Amino acid sequence: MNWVEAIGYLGTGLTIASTAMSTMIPLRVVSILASVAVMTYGLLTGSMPVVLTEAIQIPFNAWRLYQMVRLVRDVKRAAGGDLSLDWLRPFGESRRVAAGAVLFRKGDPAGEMFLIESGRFRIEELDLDIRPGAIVGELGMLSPGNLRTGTLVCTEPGIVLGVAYADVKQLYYQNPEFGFSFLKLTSERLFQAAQAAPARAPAGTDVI
Ligand SMILES: Nc1ncnc2c1ncn2[C@@H]1O[C@@H]2COP(=O)(O)O[C@H]2[C@H]1O
Repeated sequence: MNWVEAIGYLGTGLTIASTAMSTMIPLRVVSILASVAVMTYGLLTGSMPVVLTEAIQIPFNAWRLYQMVRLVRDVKRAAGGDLSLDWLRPFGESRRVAAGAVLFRKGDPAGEMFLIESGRFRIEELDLDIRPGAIVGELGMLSPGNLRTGTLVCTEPGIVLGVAYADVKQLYYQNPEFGFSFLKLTSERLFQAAQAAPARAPAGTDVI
């Protein structure tokens, strides 16, 4: 095997490796390296279709890589190193809400969660006040059929930041800090709901 073929095989190996990867940033980096190797091979062997294919792919992969790195950087910067959910801010859309407005009702299809920026809100079924800084509407992403588990009403006018579940999922998959915070928040609320639910066995009944 001469060195030109070696470059070609390197390109083949990197292309296969990138196809097998599931994490976006390493996948894009390896794809770009694969394209460079295959393109070099194409140039050295005079195969213009190969060169052209790879030359088109490199900018696409580079752009996606840039977007992903920027997303992770923004999240990290906003996170400031703690597990606060404030770092959702760069990904949301602010909305003004009037007192008495219902953001969603129990059973509605859910597509976004909210960071409460200001004002006061209430989850009717739980008789629970929601204050600025709180995250609400995240359980709809996990509930069967993506349905709301409660009704959110505005009790004092304020501003909410809506973050689409598609963005929440991207952040979840790409950023372990976010993923862990999200898991913690949702499990805490589910534990609370389980504790608040009436026990199935009547008092005094032995549970085997
Ligand atoms: N114990 C809790 N504390 C605060 N918020 C809660 C609690 N339980 C449920 N919620 C919120 O109520 C919301 C109702 O809509 P979701 O099911 O989308 O998401 C739910 C949670 O965000």
